[in-house]
Amino acid sequence: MRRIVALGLMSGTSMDGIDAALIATDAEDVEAFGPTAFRPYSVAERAVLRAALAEAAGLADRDARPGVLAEAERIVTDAHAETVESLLARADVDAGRVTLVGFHGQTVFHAPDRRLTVQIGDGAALARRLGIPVVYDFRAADVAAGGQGAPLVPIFHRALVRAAGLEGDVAVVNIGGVANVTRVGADDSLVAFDTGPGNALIDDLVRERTGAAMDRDGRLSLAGTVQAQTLAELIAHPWFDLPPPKSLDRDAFSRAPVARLSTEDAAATLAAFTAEAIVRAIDLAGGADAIVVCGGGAHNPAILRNLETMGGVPVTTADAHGWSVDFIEAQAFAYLAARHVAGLPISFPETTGCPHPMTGGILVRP
Ligand SMILES: Nc1ncnc2c1ncn2[C@@H]1O[C@H](COP(=O)(O)OP(=O)(O)OP(=O)(O)O)[C@@H](O)[C@H]1O
Ligand SMILES: CC(=O)N[C@H]1[C@@H]2OC[C@@H](O2)[C@@H](O)[C@@H]1O[C@H](C)C(=O)O
Repeated sequence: MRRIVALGLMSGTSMDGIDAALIATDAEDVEAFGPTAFRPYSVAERAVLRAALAEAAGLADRDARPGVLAEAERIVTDAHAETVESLLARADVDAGRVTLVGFHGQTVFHAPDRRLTVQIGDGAALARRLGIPVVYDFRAADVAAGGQGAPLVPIFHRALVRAAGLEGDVAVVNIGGVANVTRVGADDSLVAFDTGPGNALIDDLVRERTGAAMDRDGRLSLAGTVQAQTLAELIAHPWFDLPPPKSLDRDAFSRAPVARLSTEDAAATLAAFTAEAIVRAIDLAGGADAIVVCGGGAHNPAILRNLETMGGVPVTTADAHGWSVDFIEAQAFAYLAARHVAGLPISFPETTGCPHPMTGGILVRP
């Protein structure tokens, strides 16, 4: 495919806000990274999204938008449109130069074993408002074919690892609300799956105990002591021994085991839980010579320190390789949109457990 400019949009399980990023790509290689933007959700918008998760838990039809889901979808679509408009205005890029938008939407329910995954966000409305073709609903086809529908970024991780010429077996770890790993083998093989909790348990704990949205810079976690017995209880969950492919919904794990701990010890123990789950997953994937961390968890030194201690291999963050800790997923959805148009697969038996390499997403023109 010829080189195009694609704009990717990600609103992840942390529900902190919308990441947007421009890239130039031919759907195989990433030729350049462009400007980025972040638009946080307001406290009120976040409350609607949290209510939407609760509402969606009972969904049987992925197209239904009962109760608060219709309002949540409008909020998601409008907020994404605003994010694109402000990115393009600030970067002084004409919308006509953007060939394609990759729109992940907001996951409100994910149960691949029931062949159901729901990302809200109206792709057609977004395309109309922006005047740019939009690819959206990336996970549906994979789940309908019996795949996990997640993770989808691994093919992008591999393109970056190849381009950087990283040696040995490399584990790229995304620590968002949920965490996922992509192991790129020295032989170019790919294995990927969700590892367990990312930041969601820590965010929820901190919101409940202090009202803050996150444990900024890991301050609480660093001030606390990991409670070994509680950590052992958390990691005893059967999920961690399950063979891949596997993927998680945001609220798959309970923070009940840390309920009686001080806020600091609870945060420290949850940060260690996230790290231990990642290290176990890397072992399950075949081991790695190096770990590269991206996603918001890369800003939490308590998670990084635990990863270094438990992983026993060098840990770097994505920024150290010229990638973006915060925008790698948005860039990935720009790349996946380009792959849709090029007719190239976005999911694989080794990443989602789908029966054969599969394309994904729906293209709508304005
Ligand atoms: N300075 C910081 N200190 C500590 N934690 C941080 C910091 N910045 C971001 N985070 C954490 O990262 C989270 C956001 O991460 P990110 O944007 O990668 O997640 P996401 O894309 O929403 O989730 P997912 O990858 O699961 O879809 C925040 O909710 C917070 O927990
Ligand atoms: C169902 C869903 O939205 N899953 C997300 C979530 O957030 C992280 C992890 O769980 C990953 O599997 C996925 O997102 C990334 C972008 C992916 O598909 O690769």
